[in-house]
Amino acid sequence: MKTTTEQLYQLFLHHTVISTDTRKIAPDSLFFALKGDRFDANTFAQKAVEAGAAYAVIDNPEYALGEKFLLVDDVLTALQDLARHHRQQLNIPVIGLTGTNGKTTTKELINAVLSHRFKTLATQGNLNNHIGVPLTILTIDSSHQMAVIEMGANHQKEIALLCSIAQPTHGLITNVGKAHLEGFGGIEGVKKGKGELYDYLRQSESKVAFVNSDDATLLEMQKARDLKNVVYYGKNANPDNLVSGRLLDNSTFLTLKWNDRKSSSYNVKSQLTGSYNLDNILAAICIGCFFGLNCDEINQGIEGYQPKNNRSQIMQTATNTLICDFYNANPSSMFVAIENMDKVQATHKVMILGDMFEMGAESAVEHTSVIQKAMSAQVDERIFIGKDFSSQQSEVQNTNLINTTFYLTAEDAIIGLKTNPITNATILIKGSRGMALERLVELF
Ligand SMILES: CC(=O)N[C@H]1[C@@H](OP(=O)(O)OP(=O)(O)OC[C@H]2O[C@@H](n3ccc(=O)[nH]c3=O)[C@H](O)[C@@H]2O)O[C@H](CO)[C@@H](O)[C@@H]1O[C@H](C)C(=O)N[C@@H](C)C(=O)N[C@H](CCC(=O)N[C@@H](CCC[C@@H](N)C(=O)O)C(=O)O)C(=O)O
Ligand SMILES: Nc1ncnc2c1ncn2[C@@H]1O[C@H](COP(=O)(O)OP(=O)(O)OP(=O)(O)O)[C@@H](O)[C@H]1O
Ligand SMILES: C[C@@H](N)C(=O)N[C@H](C)C(=O)O
Repeated sequence: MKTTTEQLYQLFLHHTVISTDTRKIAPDSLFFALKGDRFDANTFAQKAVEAGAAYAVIDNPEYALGEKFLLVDDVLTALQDLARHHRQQLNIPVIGLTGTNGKTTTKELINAVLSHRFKTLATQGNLNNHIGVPLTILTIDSSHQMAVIEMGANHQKEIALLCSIAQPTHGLITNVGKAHLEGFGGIEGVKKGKGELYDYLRQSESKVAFVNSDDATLLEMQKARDLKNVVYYGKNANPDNLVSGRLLDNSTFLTLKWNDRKSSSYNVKSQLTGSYNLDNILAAICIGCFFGLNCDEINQGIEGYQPKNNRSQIMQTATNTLICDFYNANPSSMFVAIENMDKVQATHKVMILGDMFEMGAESAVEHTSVIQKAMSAQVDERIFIGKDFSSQQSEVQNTNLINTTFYLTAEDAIIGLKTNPITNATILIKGSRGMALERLVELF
């Protein structure tokens, strides 16, 4: 007999921790036997129970060895259904956010702000997909007053699925840009895919969308769906904005001035670098204001947040200042990172850019345009790493390639940089995760 979602839920109420890995079994947890690239965790179900799991949820009857083994049609779907059911029992605001760039940073900032007033639950790291979102939802308990859920996608219909699980009452798309073009099928595909959050919010007039009023694409997407309940924020002085703000200083860390509708204005110094982070900060301030936090609570939230995991992190070495931005890369985030370097005040500026992954048919043209953008920036030296950048070198032959080096691989770059070390410089290092440019850090 198959176990239903309601039956699973009754067990979940007594065994509220979910495990998915026998190497890290939480005592008395529910083990979900997921399938990965290497293993089918049905084969670990018995081990999970032996290691202390209360029950193992499986979808292969061969491994049902007694009452502690709960058979379902599909373990992943059962996990998602359980999370959806749990969410339905919760009567708290759930802020769902997606977007091409800045989801994790914005989520962390929103959480840093809201947690000054409320007991919040926020996505850990970027556990933002079809497995991560259900696992996150299942960690919400009756003590939580609010949840901030990050939703990621690399193809259509993913955000719709994640919305059906997280059921956000409030939503935010950080921006729509060129990333995961292969899976989304180009920029129009990204717009459609991210727009699934607005599609979800428009189903009820009580659901609220937070929209950046400087972003023409988001405004167009919101208007096309005739969203009724919209709260704006932005860098312009738009009277519709709940919160407006502007940069005061971008030398190393961002300092900004923001104001609410009462026109009171406040200065706040963040621990973030890169002018593009202003949008992320304003989104968090707007959400803080919307939920009634005062300026001290909001500013303390912003000031206290330190970026992690090589997302625009500053590192001071003995001889250089590094902007470690090698968590990921795509044309949109490369462009704003280059624009930021262009404006940074430093005596010797170097950009080290690695290949951008998942670009599909647009890879060549996008790598070329990043090279061109980098060539036009006011920097002293440019280093491109990877086969995609290197293969476009001939496309930019007519450009003055002075102080510019192309390396086919990171290993080649390491050899080159050991031979010609960089000192007394401000160095941006950015590339896709697969390029693992953290390998370069020890050279500086
Ligand atoms: C199923 C699973 O947990 N996978 C993880 C696993 O991957 P792998 O394929 O190697 O699985 P295995 O075959 O090794 O194992 C299968 C299961 O068996 C368990 N098991 C294994 C051995 C054993 O001795 N005992 C066991 O019980 C095992 O635990 C498995 O359950 O390992 C990888 C390395 O650690 C993990 O990365 C992998 O996790 C998958 C990818 C996952 O989805 N994890 C979620 C919790 C999550 O949210 N991860 C995020 C990644 C988010 C992300 O990249 N988002 C994208 C957008 C979304 C794209 C979406 N379409 C997608 O494909 O994800 C973005 O751009 O933001 C994270 O880890 O940060
Ligand atoms: N508002 C923004 N506009 C453009 N680029 C941004 C913005 N915010 C962050 N970035 C860039 O994106 C990188 C990753 O930031 P973050 O992890 O917050 O994004 P993400 O959308 O969560 O990424 P992922 O989907 O891979 O988890 C940063 O290091 C920075 O280079
Ligand atoms: C790391 C993953 N979330 C991501 O952003 N991938 C792209 C392709 C990257 O690594 O740049």
